[in-house]
Amino acid sequence: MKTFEDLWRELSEKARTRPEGSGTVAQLDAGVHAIGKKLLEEAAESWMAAEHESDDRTAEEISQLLYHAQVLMLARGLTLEDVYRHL
Ligand SMILES: N=c1c2ncn([C@@H]3O[C@H](COP(=O)(O)OP(=O)(O)OP(=O)(O)O)[C@@H](O)[C@H]3O)c2ncn1[C@@H]1O[C@H](COP(=O)(O)O)[C@@H](O)[C@H]1O
Repeated sequence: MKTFEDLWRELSEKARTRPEGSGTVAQLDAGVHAIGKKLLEEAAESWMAAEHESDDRTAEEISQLLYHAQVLMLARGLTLEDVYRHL
């Protein structure tokens, strides 16, 4: 099973190597404003799923929220340590 740190390593590598067809690369190219909108969308979908849908659907939406949070971190050049320092 993929962890938060596994995903981070994968996305960091995608950002570095920019493989053809990567949605992450496309998001990074779209910029912070577009990524922020996706993050908000996934936050809203997580909230709605938690109110009205199953545990599994809620977990799925939260996984997408975590993904977009990582893309935003990459877009700003932040590291996991930069964020973990505030936990
Ligand atoms: N975990 C994710 C992940 N979670 C969410 N998303 C993106 O977030 C979107 C959320 O989808 P929604 O359900 O909201 O559907 P949608 O609004 O119709 O999606 P879009 O039209 O906006 O694409 C998905 O379409 C993906 O683009 C993800 N994209 C990629 N990953 C993982 O990231 C890694 C790298 O992916 P690539 O860069 O695409 O190779 C792989 O391991 C992927 O599994």
